[in-house]
Amino acid sequence: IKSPRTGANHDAYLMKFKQWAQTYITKKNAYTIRDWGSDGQRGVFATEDIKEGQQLLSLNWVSTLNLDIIAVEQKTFFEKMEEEVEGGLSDEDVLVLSLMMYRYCMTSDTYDLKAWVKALPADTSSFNSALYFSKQELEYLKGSPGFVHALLVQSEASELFEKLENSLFKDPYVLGVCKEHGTFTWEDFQWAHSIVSSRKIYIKSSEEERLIALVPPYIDFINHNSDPNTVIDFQEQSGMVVLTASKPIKKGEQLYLSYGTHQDCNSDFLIDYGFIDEESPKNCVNVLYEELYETIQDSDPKKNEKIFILDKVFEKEIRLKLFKGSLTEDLLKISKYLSYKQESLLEYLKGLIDLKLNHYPTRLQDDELFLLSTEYQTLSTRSQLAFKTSLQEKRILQFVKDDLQNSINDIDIKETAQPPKPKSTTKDEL
Ligand SMILES: C[S@@+](CC[C@H](N)C(=O)[O-])C[C@H]1O[C@@H](n2cnc3c(N)ncnc32)[C@H](O)[C@@H]1O
Repeated sequence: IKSPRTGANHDAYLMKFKQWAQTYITKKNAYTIRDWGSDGQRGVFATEDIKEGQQLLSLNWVSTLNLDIIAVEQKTFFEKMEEEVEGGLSDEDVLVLSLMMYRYCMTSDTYDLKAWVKALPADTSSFNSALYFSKQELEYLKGSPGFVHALLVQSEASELFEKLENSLFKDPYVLGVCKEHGTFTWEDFQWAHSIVSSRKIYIKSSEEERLIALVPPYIDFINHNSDPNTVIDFQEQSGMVVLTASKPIKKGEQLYLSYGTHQDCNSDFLIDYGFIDEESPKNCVNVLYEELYETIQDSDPKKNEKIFILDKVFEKEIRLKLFKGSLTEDLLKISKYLSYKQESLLEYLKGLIDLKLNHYPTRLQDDELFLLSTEYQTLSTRSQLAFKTSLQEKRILQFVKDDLQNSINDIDIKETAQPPKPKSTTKDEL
């Protein structure tokens, strides 16, 4: 693959990168990076039988893209980032900016990460994460909680870019280091943002309470499967990010990791990674704070208490989730409170599902037909992904709604089937 900007031969760099990565591979040649599917995607495949529990790759902390290594290798830039950006930058933002620096400005191949950076996908035409969605493509996500999420990611990114365009990117130090490349463009930023968003992992360190974001070279070429055959572990004492086979893997089979956290539904996958996992049994629909807030009536005497409870719940849970056939315990608990003294819990939840279904501009039945139409086939990949995400959410919501209706009917039948209470007879009747 030739880079359109530099004309660099990525395959040559990939070879170099593999040689470098080999020094960290415990069992040599157990796997390799190969093309996977269309769109220039690649994946990691076993080149021999791998045993369960076999350690596959052990990356030293300093060989991953993380804030510590940036603070050392890009010392001045790191300090400038801290100084010049008002309100500070998130870990992910620092990774994005430093990746731009590695790719466009630090031309020397002596940096460990350079071979990896040059092996990264450069053709952005197949990138489908949030920043690559046009307004028109996002229309197909309307009504989904993912729509709000995507808009938020887009507006935060463009705000940050504008801020940097007038500060950090104009800094004489940065202009000096990036002399050959020139000023950073939105396209440069978009690329780095998408790479970090789709290849980052989080690790827990006992020293810091929060999760730490990093991108682990080589491991970031492993694709996602909800039933993975490898796991990543951070061994804090030795500072190693270790990849281990969690199942036996046969020669020729692909290595898989499970991306994301338990918080992720397909709409989150789409926004961060640019794909959806249609096969996952864990597919879900996010329930947002605003949606639950909407169910609290102004006239409700318990309004303030309910809002207080909502605030408390959403302090620790970014979102609640609905799965096909199962209502999460958290949602049940909070729904029980929100339905308090108004109506039954089941009716409340059915109302909530209806509310969510009504957020979408089109109905499920029409979508099922559209999916089979030739018009659907003419849509861009991103529009199709957005459409499928919404459709899948509607299917889950309809399933849960039918389930709730059945439970409501069951209760009604039981109640009507109960023997009539013995009437107390009055003296007069006697
Ligand atoms: C960490 S990278 C994996 C390596 C990537 N395939 C490559 O060629 O560089 C994550 C990206 O791979 C793709 N990907 C990973 N798992 C996928 C899956 N199960 N289905 C579709 N695309 C997937 C998505 O484009 C995602 O943004």
